[in-house]
Amino acid sequence: MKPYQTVPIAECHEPLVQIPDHFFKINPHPYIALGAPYGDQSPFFVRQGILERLQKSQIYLQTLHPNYQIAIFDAYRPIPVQQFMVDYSFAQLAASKGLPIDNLTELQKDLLMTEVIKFWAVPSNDPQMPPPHSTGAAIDVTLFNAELNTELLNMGSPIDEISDRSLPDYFASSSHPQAFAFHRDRQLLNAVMTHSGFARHPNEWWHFSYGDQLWAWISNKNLAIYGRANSAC
Ligand SMILES: C[C@@H](N)C(=O)N[C@H](C)C(=O)O
Ligand SMILES: [Zn+2]
Repeated sequence: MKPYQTVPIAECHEPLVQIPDHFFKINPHPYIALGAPYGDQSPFFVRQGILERLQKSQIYLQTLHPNYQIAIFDAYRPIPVQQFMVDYSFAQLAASKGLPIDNLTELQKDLLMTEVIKFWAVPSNDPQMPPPHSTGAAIDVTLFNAELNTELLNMGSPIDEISDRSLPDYFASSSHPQAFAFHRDRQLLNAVMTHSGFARHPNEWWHFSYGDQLWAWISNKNLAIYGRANSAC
């Protein structure tokens, strides 16, 4: 169990709403492309209050950089998708280390899973400890430069990479000009998201949330307001 999972939830019952098309949504959606089991649900839903905060962040970003947009990589994530992505990431990590997925020792499994859950939440079905994206209050985002049209900004590492490069301040102390730009753009993303109240995941430059257990824990609040979302979307 992670420390934030002990935060009590006072569910506020806001609906999940679709993220409108004027937002830049990364397509094809990466987990759908992998075959994740969404059924008739969509990743591009969030709670009503999260959409309002996203809009506020987008407006603020455009006062700083008129050509930039927040690019949405992922938002609502049903628990079967969380399970699928944890299993997928575990298999990918084993393969990247040359380990045979069907013939791992218990120790190897434990070590691999420890690395995976540094970045992925456990796909818990317990309503007291929902995975952050199952609440509709967490989003994975990056920056898009509309002037260059095809350009997602290079933030120094791809979203979901299981490595230290994903840590938000990984490039902070490098004097290399490209590393300086990576850190500057991660700081920009964090500034526009925290402007509307989101908090960033300690290990992931791209993951932000408001009102879920992780947000409450990071922000020293006693209560989360978003538990597992009612997935009738
Ligand atoms: C790994 C990333 N896509 C992510 O969303 N991580 C958080 C912690 C999660 O799984 O909820
Ligand atoms: Zn996330």
